[in-house]
Amino acid sequence: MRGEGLEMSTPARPIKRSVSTNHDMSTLERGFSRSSGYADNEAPLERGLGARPTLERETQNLARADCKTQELLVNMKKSALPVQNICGIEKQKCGKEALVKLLRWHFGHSEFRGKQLEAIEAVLSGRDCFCLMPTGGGKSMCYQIPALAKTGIVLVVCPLIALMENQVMALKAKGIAAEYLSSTQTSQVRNKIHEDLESGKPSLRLLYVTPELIATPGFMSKLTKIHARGLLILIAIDEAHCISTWGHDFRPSYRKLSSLRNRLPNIPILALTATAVPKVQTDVIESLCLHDPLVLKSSFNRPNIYYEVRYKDLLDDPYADLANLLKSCGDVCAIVYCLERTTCDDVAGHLSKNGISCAAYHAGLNNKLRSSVLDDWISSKKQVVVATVAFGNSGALTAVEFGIDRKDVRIVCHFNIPKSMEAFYQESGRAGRDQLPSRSLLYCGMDDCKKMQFILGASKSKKEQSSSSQDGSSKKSLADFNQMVEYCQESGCRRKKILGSFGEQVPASLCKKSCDACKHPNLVAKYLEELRTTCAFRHKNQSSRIYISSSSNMNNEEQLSEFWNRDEASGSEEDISDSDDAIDVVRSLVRSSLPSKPRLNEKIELLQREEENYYWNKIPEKQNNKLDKNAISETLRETSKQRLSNALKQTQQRLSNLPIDLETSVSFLENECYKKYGKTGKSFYCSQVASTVRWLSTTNSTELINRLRSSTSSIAENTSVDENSSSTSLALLDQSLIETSNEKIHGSVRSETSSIALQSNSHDISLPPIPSFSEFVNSRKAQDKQLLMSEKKSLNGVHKNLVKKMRLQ
Ligand SMILES: Nc1ncnc2c1ncn2[C@@H]1O[C@H](COP(=O)(O)OP(=O)(O)OP(=O)(O)O)[C@@H](O)[C@H]1O
Ligand SMILES: [Mg+2]
Repeated sequence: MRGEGLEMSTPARPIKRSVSTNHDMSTLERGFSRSSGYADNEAPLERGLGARPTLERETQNLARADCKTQELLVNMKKSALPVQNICGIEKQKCGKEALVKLLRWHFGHSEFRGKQLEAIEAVLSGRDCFCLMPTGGGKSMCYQIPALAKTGIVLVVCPLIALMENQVMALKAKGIAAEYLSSTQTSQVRNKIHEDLESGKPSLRLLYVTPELIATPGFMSKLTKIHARGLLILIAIDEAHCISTWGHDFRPSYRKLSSLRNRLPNIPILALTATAVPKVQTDVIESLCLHDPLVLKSSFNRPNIYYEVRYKDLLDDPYADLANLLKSCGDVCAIVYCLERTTCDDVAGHLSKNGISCAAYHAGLNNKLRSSVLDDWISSKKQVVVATVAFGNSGALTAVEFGIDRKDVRIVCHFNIPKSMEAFYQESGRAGRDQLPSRSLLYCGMDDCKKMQFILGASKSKKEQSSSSQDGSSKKSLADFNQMVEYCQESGCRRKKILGSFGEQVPASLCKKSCDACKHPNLVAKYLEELRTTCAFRHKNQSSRIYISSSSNMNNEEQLSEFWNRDEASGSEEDISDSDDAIDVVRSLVRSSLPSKPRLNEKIELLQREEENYYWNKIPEKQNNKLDKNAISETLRETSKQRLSNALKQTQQRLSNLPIDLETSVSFLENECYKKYGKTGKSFYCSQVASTVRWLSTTNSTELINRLRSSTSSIAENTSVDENSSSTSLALLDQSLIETSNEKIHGSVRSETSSIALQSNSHDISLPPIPSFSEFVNSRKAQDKQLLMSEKKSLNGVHKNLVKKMRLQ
């Protein structure tokens, strides 16, 4: 009878198996010995060893199990939904055995990991809990199991919509009733969820929400009702470090969560994070008003990750180095993080050229393209995704947010130095969530360092003058970044440095040669020495050199915020205020919109001044040998053309195979870059190429045609070719716009590749509509002024209305 019951109860959900990885350890780092943090209690089933409890074994187990467990399993049989009280009597404590059964049954893991069980038992007994577990440690299980073990709903606060989507999808696939509420859903879906919540017997077990939604008056009143009916069993705050201004990903909306304790009393709160230094830990506990919480801290150590740093300044070509490394590792899944979109495009272009299946992913791409990149990466059609830092971390809530749930990421590469150790830990922690050997590789470049230090330092000195309240946080940003620089540029075990930054003191022997500094200490020492020499040389010769990506790199607010990664998305219809006080509302509106802009402008002005200095310092007599290195070689020009050609092909495809002559257009676009920055040097030229690549990824047919129109006419003039052929091209181009004809434009003109020839002709070529830095700044100032005026107007309106409302009350 019981056997039958189980037979019927075999869930239709897919059974989780470990993702097969077609790499072996040697391809990642020969000789790097794995010492798993979870090896002892790791589920054998997760390793694909076929040890998942079979129905037969489960039946035998059941026969041995006590009465309570039998009841539990029978309930699970019926359980898809509605909510069952699987722990028997409501108040009864769920025993360990029952919880393990749930884990095995629903998730296919044989045992709890680390401190999972302690956390689960604590919250089930009604106690608050602060849970610090490493990335990929299995924090989600700490609230997912309680949702299955008790009648009622677990509310999960999550910083990213995509992360919620991911988890909900995975839970649903296991037959567990989970939903998320966000502005991205249709009102139909939202209404259905609300109906369920308001019904006498909601079927939901887990409800994921954003921090913005949770305190909106409407939603809060729904929560209060559910709470009053005794249906709320737990509040889980994922990525809880976002509540702390000391955390690396402070989210103002998280601060609103401090009101939860009072509004929903007697409900245990579970705060979860992987990245919290001691100060942040205390801050989280205090901010969430946790009462006598059980504080569970696991080691931050990720023993399956091999840490390594490479020095861009000592490499001939960092792009080629990365491409070679990825190729040598075989067809493994990887993420490359960059600080800016242009770098993303650049890196992706290089890797593709080297035959690596990869794609860029950033806010500059349209939604369709972004989701297709993600789909391709998740389904292994693409091996590498090259993304801005907003990808997959809980940082800036931008349109590119994405919860990465691939366990088999083998390599995480930072092509630029991350902003802080916490960010680095979180991002590199995306590697090896399946606990298999994986690799973190960081490319450290002096220019990247200077650029970041300049930005952070500049904002610090301004803050010091104004002695604003943000002073501390900007100082901290610089200190955080410098800690990352030390990680790269000082000798000693990398793992020890990471753990030390989280207050965990460990002997270097813990590393077991699983970082480059422990494995190849002499080599690393040699590199560092070479780096110091190079640094000293450059310091002597180019003390004021600052790299600015390019004038058109920073063409909108979204991009700037992505670069500095500090701004939080605002203006959401679900933005909340935890106070109904009218003045507070006005204040928060003023705070959220006004101060950030002058800060941005300050930075831009400083960069502009540096750009001017840079030009001044580049007068010929001041040029030295080192600057010759900055000359643009023919090879570089050819490479750039190739990159532009790839980008243009993609654009062509995107624009329904717009008929253009590829070669002529590429030559023209490359000439534009060369014309603009040929004399200035390699860095600016490269940036301009990257900027054009980026422009191509978003431009529309009209813009492209307009830009290329000047190509056909100007090149025709300059090179004195047959006028007819040029005008024919132009005519075809226009016609193509009207008729969407498939005719090709046969531009008979080829641009000169010789730089000498180009220089002699360049004065005739019309410049592209890419604004200079000054133009960009001036246009921004005008925009900002306009914005400020309209904000003032609307704030006045809001204020007047509120004052009126208050008077009426
Ligand atoms: N007890 C367990 N045994 C084996 N695998 C587990 C166990 N608990 C969780 N896992 C697996 O570990 C992986 C990581 O889990 P999860 O996403 O919850 O980690 P996390 O701690 O939230 O990580 P992050 O900080 O990156 O968000 C998941 O694939 C999950 O299925
Ligand atoms: Mg998580």
